[in-house]
Amino acid sequence: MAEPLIMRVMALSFNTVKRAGAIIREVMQRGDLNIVEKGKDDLQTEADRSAQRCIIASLNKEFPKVQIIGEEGLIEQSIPEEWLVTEIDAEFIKFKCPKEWNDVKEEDMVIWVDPLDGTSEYAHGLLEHVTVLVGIAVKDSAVGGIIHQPYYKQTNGEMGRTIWGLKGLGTGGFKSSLPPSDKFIITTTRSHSNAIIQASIDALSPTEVIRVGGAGFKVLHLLEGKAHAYVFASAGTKKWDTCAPEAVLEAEGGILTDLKGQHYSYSKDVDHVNVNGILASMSHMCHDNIVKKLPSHIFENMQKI
Ligand SMILES: Nc1ncnc2c1ncn2[C@@H]1O[C@H](COP(=O)(O)O)[C@@H](O)[C@H]1OP(=O)(O)O
Ligand SMILES: [Mg+2]
Ligand SMILES: [Mg+2]
Ligand SMILES: [Mg+2]
Repeated sequence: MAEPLIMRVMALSFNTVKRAGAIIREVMQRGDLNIVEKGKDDLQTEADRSAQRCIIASLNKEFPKVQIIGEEGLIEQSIPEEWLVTEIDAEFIKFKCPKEWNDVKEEDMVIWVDPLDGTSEYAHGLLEHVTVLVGIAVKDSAVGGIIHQPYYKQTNGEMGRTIWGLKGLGTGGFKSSLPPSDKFIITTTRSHSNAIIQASIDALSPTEVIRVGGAGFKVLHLLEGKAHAYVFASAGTKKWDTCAPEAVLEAEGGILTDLKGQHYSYSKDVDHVNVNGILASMSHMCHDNIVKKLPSHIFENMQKI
C-alpha cells in the first residue's frame, strides 16, 4: 500500500529543496543575478525564479491535484530535465505517519513555497541567511515544513542542510538548544526595518537584538537557542514566508502567530499578506508575555507603513 500522502509530499519536498538549493548556488556562482524589482524593498533574482520552477514543477508532476502556491507567481512550468526531482527521500519515508494525518487528501492540502527566503541578503552576499521553504498546510493550519539552508557548511565539508518538522512526528536536521536564561534576545528584520518595528522592540527591552534576513533563518535562531523571540511588527511577510517555519517551530514545541497571538490561516483562498506581523518563540510563556507587553499603538500604526 502506498504511504500516506503527507509523508510522500514531505519526502519528495526533502529532495526538491536540496535541488533548489543547488540551483541557488549555481546562479550565484555564475554571477548574473538578473534582478527584477517587484515593488518597494522587494527583489526577485534569477535564483528565486529558477528555484521556484524546480520546486513547483517537481511537486506538481507527482501531486497534480494538490494546490501549490509559490511566491513568484505563475511562471512557465516547463523546466530543464535535470531540475525535475522524482525521487523521494528514502529515510524520511520510513517514519510512521502520525495517525491524525493518515487520511489527509489532496483537496485538504495546500503547499506554500518560498523558493528563496532572504532575497535581499542573497543579493548582498549574506548567503548564510538564505533558506528554501516548503510548508504544508492541512485544512487551514501549518502542519509540515522543510527549511533548507543552501549555504550552511557541514562539519564534513558538505554544503547545505535540511531541517524538517511534522506536527505529531517531530523534527530533524538540527540540534535544538535553549537560549541563555540571563538574557532576552530578540531577532528581527535586517532589511525591512522602520520606526514601528523599532518601537515594538524598544517596548520589550531586550538585552540584545539580532538583525538577520528571512523568516526561515530567524526561526532557525529560535530552534538553535540563539534568540528568545522573533518579533516583526510589519505587514511585509506573506504566507509562504511563515508556513514552513511555523510548522517546524511548532513541531518542536514552539509557537508562531501574529503579534496578537493569533495563528494565521493557510487555506488556499486566504489573503497572502501576514497583516498583523509575526511573533515567534520556543516558549509559550515568553510568547504570552510579549503579546501582553506590546503597546496598542503598534497595531494601529503597523499597516500604515
Ligand atoms: N516589505 C516586504 N516586501 C516583500 N517581502 C517582504 C517584505 N518584508 C518581508 N518580506 C519577506 O519576508 C522575509 C522576512 O523578512 P525580513 O528578512 O525583512 O525579516 C523576507 O526575506 C522577504 O521574503 P523573500 O526574501 O522571500 O522575498
Ligand atoms: Mg521575495
Ligand atoms: Mg520569503
Ligand atoms: Mg522568497
